[in-house]
Order: sequence, then C-alpha cells, then structure tokens
Amino acid sequence: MFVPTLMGQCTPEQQAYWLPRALDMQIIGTYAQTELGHGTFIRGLETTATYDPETETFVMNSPTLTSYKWWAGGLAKTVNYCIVVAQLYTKGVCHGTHPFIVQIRDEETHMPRPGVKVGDIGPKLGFNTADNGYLGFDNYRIPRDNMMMKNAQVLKDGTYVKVARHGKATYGTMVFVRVLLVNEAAFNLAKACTIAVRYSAIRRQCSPDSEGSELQVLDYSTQQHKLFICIATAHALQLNSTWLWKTFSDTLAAIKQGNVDTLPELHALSSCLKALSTADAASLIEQCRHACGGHGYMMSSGLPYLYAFVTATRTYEGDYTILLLQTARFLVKAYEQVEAGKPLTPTVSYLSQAFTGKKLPWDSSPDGIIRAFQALAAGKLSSTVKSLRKRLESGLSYEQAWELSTIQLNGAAEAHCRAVMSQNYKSEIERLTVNSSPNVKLVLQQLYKVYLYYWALERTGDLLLYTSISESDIFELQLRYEGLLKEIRPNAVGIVDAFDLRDEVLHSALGSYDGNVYERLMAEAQKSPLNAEPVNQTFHTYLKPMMKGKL
Ligand SMILES: CCCCC/C=C/C(=O)SCCNC(=O)CCNC(=O)[C@H](O)C(C)(C)COP(=O)(O)OP(=O)(O)OC[C@H]1O[C@@H](n2cnc3c(N)ncnc32)[C@H](O)[C@@H]1OP(=O)(O)O
Ligand SMILES: Cc1cc2nc3c(=O)[nH]c(=O)nc-3n(C[C@H](O)[C@H](O)[C@H](O)COP(=O)(O)OP(=O)(O)OC[C@H]3O[C@@H](n4cnc5c(N)ncnc54)[C@H](O)[C@@H]3O)c2cc1C
Repeated sequence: MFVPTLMGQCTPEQQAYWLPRALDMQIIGTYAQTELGHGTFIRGLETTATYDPETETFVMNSPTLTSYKWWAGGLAKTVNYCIVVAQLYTKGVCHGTHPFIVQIRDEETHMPRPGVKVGDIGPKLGFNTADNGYLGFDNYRIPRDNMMMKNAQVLKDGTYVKVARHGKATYGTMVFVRVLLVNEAAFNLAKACTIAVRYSAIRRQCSPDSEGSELQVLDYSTQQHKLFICIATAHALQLNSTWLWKTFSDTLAAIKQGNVDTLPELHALSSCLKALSTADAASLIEQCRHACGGHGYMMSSGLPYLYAFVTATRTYEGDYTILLLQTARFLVKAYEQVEAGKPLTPTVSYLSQAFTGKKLPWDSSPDGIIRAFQALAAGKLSSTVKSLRKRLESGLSYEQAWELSTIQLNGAAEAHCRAVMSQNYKSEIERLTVNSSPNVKLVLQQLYKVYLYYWALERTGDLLLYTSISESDIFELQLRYEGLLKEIRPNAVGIVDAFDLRDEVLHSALGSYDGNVYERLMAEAQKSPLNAEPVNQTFHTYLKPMMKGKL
C-alpha cells in the first residue's frame, strides 16, 4: 500500500523523489492509517500533524493511547518509512485527515528516530509472517514537503489549499486495494478447492453395501454440494475481479480527464464486491476444510493457513458491514433517481423494475434466475426505503432512521452485489468461450448454473416475496441442482487441475498433484520436534513424578 499511495497522493515532483527509492527498495514503507482506537471511522483518527511556519515543519503527535497507529503491516521491525494518516492542523484550524510520509527509523542503523515509539502488536490468528506494528509520536518533526500534496497543500506560510475536485481523493488507495482483494479472494479459494477436491478423489470412506469397496468421498452428493460451489465461486470471483479492474481503470482514466462522475459507482461496486468476495472466500475455504475431515485440520493440509489468511481480508481494507453500508448509500440515491425519472448508471439500471408493483414471473433459465436476483435486490431496496421513510415520518432524524434501518440496508446491498456478480459471471463466461470447444463451454456453463441454482436455493424466502416462484418450482430446482452435481463429478478433478496451481504454491500434503496423500502426511508428521527422541524429557520432569504421586 506504500507504493500505490505514493503514486496516488503525491505531486509529480514528490513522486520523482520518493518513487525510485521505494521501487528500488532503498526505503521500505507501509501504510499507517488505523489506530488503536479507530479503524473504520477515518474521520475519528486522533494522530495530529500541526504545521509550524517558523520551521516549515509538521509536528507529529499521538495525544492519547488510542491515537497510536496500530496494525500497519511491516511497521514493527521492517519498515524505515511509513505513510501516516493524521488530522492536519494549520493556523489553528483542523482540515481533516491527510497523508504524510514519515521516516521512523534511521536508514543506516535502523534505530527508531527520537520521538518515535514503535513495536510489534503481538501474535494474531494468522498473518504471523507479517510484523504488524504500533507507532506513536512525541513532538516528532517532519519537513513540510513530506505532506503528500497532490490533493491538498500547505504553503510555507501555513495557508491550506484544497486541490482535489472530489472530497474523498485521499481514500483512493483503499479503493485500489479493495479491487485487488477481489482477485486475492478468487486465487485463495481456487487453492482451497484444488486441495479439497483432489483429496476427496483420493480419500475413500465407507461402503454403502457390505461387500463393495469403500467409495471415494467425492462420490457423495453432500461432498459435491460442499465443494462444487467453491469451484464455481472461484471462477465467479476471478471473472468479477477482471471486470472490476477494468471499471477501476476506466474511472481512473476519467478522473485524470477531470471527470469524477463514475467515482461514486466505482466506490459502491468496489465496496460490495470486496465485502462479498472476501466473506464468500473465507466461509467457502472453511467449508473446504470441513470437507477434508481430520486431515483438513492439519497445518500440513494448507487449509488452516489459507483460512487464517483470508478471513482477515473480510476485515482489513474496510470491514464487511461498513462497506456494504457504503454500497447501500449509493443504492438509496439510485432509488431516488428512479423516482425522479432520472437515468441510472449501468449496474443499477434494473432498479426501475422495483416500481412495477408486480412480482416477476419465475423463469428457471440462467437468465431468468439472474433477472430474479435483480428483482429480489430491487424489492429489498424498495422495502428498505419504505422502512427508512416510515421512521423519518415518525419524527426521527435521517441519521437515526438510517441507523435503525441498517440491517435491511445491508441485506439490500448484499442482494445487489449478488445480482451484479451473477450477471458478470454468466456474461463473462459467454464472452470468453465464444471460440471454445463445446466440451469447455459445457463444463463452464455447468459451473455457472451451479452458482445460480445454489444461490437461488439459498434465497427461496426472498424469491417467494419478489417473484412468482412456487413450491413446485423450488422442488424442481432442487432436483435439477442435485442432478447437475452428478454431471460435474466426472470432470471435477480436471476442473481444479485447470487452475494450474503448482505443489509449491499449494503447500499441501492433501492437494499435491501426485495424490500421495498418506505418504506426505506421514512425512510431514516426522518433521514434528516431538519425534526427535523416543522419550521426551517431560516424562522425567512431570509425568513420572505425577505417576509416583510426587507432584
Ligand atoms: C494485500 C493488501 C494488504 C492490506 C492490509 C490492510 C490495510 C488496511 O486495512 S488500510 C486501512 C483500511 N481502512 C479502511 O478501509 C477504513 C474504512 N473506512 C472508510 O473507508 C471510511 O471511514 C467510510 C467510507 C466508512 C466513511 O468515511 P467518511 O469520511 O465518514 O464518509 P461518509 O460515509 O460520510 O461518506 C462521505 C462521502 O464520501 C464517499 N466515499 C467514502 N469513501 C469513499 C471512497 N473510498 N472513494 C470514493 N468515495 C468515497 C461516500 O460515498 C459519500 O459520498 P456521498 O454519499 O456522495 O456523500
Ligand atoms: C491482518 C490485518 C492487517 C491490517 N493491516 C493494516 C495496515 O497495513 N494499515 C492499516 O492502516 N490498517 C490495517 N489493518 C486494520 C484494518 O484496516 C481495520 O482493522 C479495519 O479497517 C476495521 O477497523 P477496526 O479494526 O477498527 O474495526 P471496528 O470498526 O471497530 O469494527 C468492530 C465492529 O464494529 C462494527 N462497526 C464499526 N462501525 C460501525 C458502524 N458505523 N455501523 C455499524 N457497525 C459498525 C464493525 O462492523 C465490526 O463488527 C489491518 C487489519 C488486519 C486484521
């Protein structure tokens, strides 16, 4: 995040000075925004940067314990510079949070600079290869030029000058990383389902009839139900990630031309896609672990590490709930635009059907299900807006009414995102397979149907509210879904092999290409330090005295 922020928040002159040093690893930096007391609420950050025109420096301070920077990756022992997000004060006025480049360690000795307190935050659920740290300042001075001045400046005399045309220019790095995290979710879920599907083809357990041989667990319908949605979701996330990256690039190009019109939609899309992709990936990676039984619980399976790594992405770079609420904010405005007869942006154009007042006729085709997801999203948003307005009419302020409606707002945002993801998934598959062989087309279509049927069956309650789906339609869809799993089974291993993930990348005794699961599990077990000697010294110091009643 250090380099993207230098690129996004520095003037050309500042980039010319800092970027070559950062890219050449002459300096190592991190992005220190979160504090002990605040992560979500950026406007509540307490670290201060107060401009002193006498010395043309900013004085950095951590006025409270909760103002200590907390979490930044590499901050504890690795980096010698960091980007600090602090409340900017000049001429006695606070201008809100701004980014500053701060040297925290000596470039030669790596000792912390005087006035800088830095350390490690301690062991975490995962990410323990990263030294996430804390950072406090005690009247620590940095040159005026170290304020990143692309979007705002402080002149030598302390005059504050706003440069950016849109209020949240300083939040740009977070949008960029959120876009990257959708791809990260796809990649890590692909690893987990490669491990779990390969292992499920090797693992044999139970024989339905006493004479027969034990079945591959991949032959069980319940195992297919656990795993094939993982494969389909890995594809869905990858294709949505590519689509979002293009949306991001197009928006960035427009902003460079001075046009910020598409930024709100990009913020809404990057928020909900980052939220859903990381949450789906984390829960489905855990589902892959469950599907591997006890061996899935071994560190040597690679699955615990993957889960610990990915579950963090649901929190960092914007907590799941917070980002869905950001998307909901955009959706409520879009709803009001429909009411006012104004044109809608492409990803919310389906909202006009919220005003038909009729249930969408159920159609179980892939396109019909996507339309049903859109109707569901439009319906949930419509009922959410009605709740919001009912509360406003009762005399509550907008903030109070909004807060009381946030559970429904989150549901509307999640439904919108599912509709967008489903639409993108199917249309990208169709675009990419135009010249593919019929077999490849068939398999990829089977997978996106798994995705659509799975989520339709997960949302039958909402579909009953907003479409004409009947009890028999639901029963028929369940049978069709179960039949589809059986159609995919023969290709399941080939499909995950197509992720083309090398053993060195999977780090898994269960998922290695050669399938020698049991030999690898035993080989990994031998690496345990407890196997270094036949009798551990704790026998003599604890067990034997205890058995002799001497403890
Ligand atoms: C592999 C990578 C490893 C990464 C390791 C992890 C790094 C980190 O975690 S870095 C720290 C990440 N922290 C966060 O993501 C904090 C999340 N919080 C926020 O983004 C903000 O506090 C907020 C968006 C939740 C609220 O910000 P606030 O200033 O209070 O703004 P409002 O909600 O009042 O909205 C005002 C206005 O601004 C628009 N907007 C907000 N954020 C953005 C954005 N990023 N880009 C564009 N526009 C944004 C928002 O839509 C509102 O617009 P209007 O509705 O038109 O007023
Ligand atoms: C592995 C890891 C690496 C990280 N790396 C960095 C880094 O490099 N740099 C950096 O600056 N930060 C980093 N972070 C911090 C991260 O950005 C924050 O943890 C994240 O933004 C969430 O903020 P928080 O921890 O304060 O949680 P909180 O915001 O306190 O969330 C706690 C709970 O409160 C809820 N909540 C909060 N506000 C609201 C609201 N308004 N409405 C409804 N519910 C609300 C949340 O949904 C959540 O359920 C990292 C975090 C992790 C886990």
